[in-house]
Amino acid sequence: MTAVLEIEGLQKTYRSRSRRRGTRNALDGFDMWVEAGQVHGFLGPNGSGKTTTLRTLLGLIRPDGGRMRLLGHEVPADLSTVAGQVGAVVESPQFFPHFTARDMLSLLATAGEVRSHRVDEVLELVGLRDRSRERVKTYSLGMKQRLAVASALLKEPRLLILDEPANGLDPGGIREMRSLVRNLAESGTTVLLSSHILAEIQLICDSVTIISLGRRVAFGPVEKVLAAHSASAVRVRLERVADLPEASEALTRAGFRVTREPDHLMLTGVEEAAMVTRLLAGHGLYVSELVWVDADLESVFLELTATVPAPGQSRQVDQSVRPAAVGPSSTGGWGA
Ligand SMILES: Nc1ncnc2c1ncn2[C@@H]1O[C@H](COP(=O)(O)OP(=O)(O)OP(=O)(O)O)[C@@H](O)[C@H]1O
Repeated sequence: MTAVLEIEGLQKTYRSRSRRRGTRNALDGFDMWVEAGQVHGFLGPNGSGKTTTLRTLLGLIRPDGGRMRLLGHEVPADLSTVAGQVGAVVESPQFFPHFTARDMLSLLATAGEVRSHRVDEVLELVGLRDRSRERVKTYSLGMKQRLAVASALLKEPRLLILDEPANGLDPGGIREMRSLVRNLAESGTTVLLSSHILAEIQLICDSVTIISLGRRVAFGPVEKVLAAHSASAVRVRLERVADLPEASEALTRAGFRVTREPDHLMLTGVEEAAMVTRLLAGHGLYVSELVWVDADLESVFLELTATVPAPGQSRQVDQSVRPAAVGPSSTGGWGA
């Protein structure tokens, strides 16, 4: 197994100029390992450190500690050696608004010593061929996003880093982005994808890293991460939908983690179904259906990062989980 990206113990602390706001540990010993040829999902709640990690990798900000390697080279020290083999779309890229997409890409191709023919290839790949002679300022959000991906593909990178690539894309565009990413992976490009659309990540990624408050909380092949955390998800329906709030309270008090949906409850932390039926019957609440369900990536994510919405509460941005440490659940690690 060859690692395309290796991060160990990455630290980044932002220091505010205002003394009152002090410092913020954005990355607190973060580890990551991405295997060659994979589509790897990078997931975490808002403010958990994803963009900080990507910006640090690309040499846009300096880390305070830890070790990073891209395509086998230490970064930031050797970044200039590998920069030509890494394409990235991180945050909203800026384009000259009065340029057409074709002119913009031609300019970038000339600057990057890329053959001019490649401009047509990438325009075709991202679906902008027929609109390429229009000015960028007339483009929709999704069209700008496609243009950004086209510019990252110009150099035929070995590693493509995409921060929220589905941002602004319509459903058809999301599907096209999915097949573009899969095709790239099949032709040998490794893709690192950060996204909040977890169903999408589950569909296209081979492996994932989940970050919470600057530390890794899970990593490995998608099916292993799901299997490791899916044992105890239970869907419960009651005879009377109106009883759901009371049932939710009783189960929460008994220590279950409960998510209230309009017509059922989802529970985790259940060892035996009888624990639930007995408890609810004790409150005069009768179960009409109890089903063990395979957790999807979204429910695993919500549980691992402790960001399940609680009824009546507004969760604050930094209210998520900071783990002590995570043992290797599958593949990965330095020298693995
Ligand atoms: N320039 C900065 N100065 C101070 N704090 C910062 C700065 N940039 C990021 N942070 C803080 O670092 C933490 C991590 O932010 P980061 O942008 O890496 O999160 P993220 O996982 O990319 O979030 P999102 O999903 O919302 O894009 C947050 O608490 C954020 O407020």
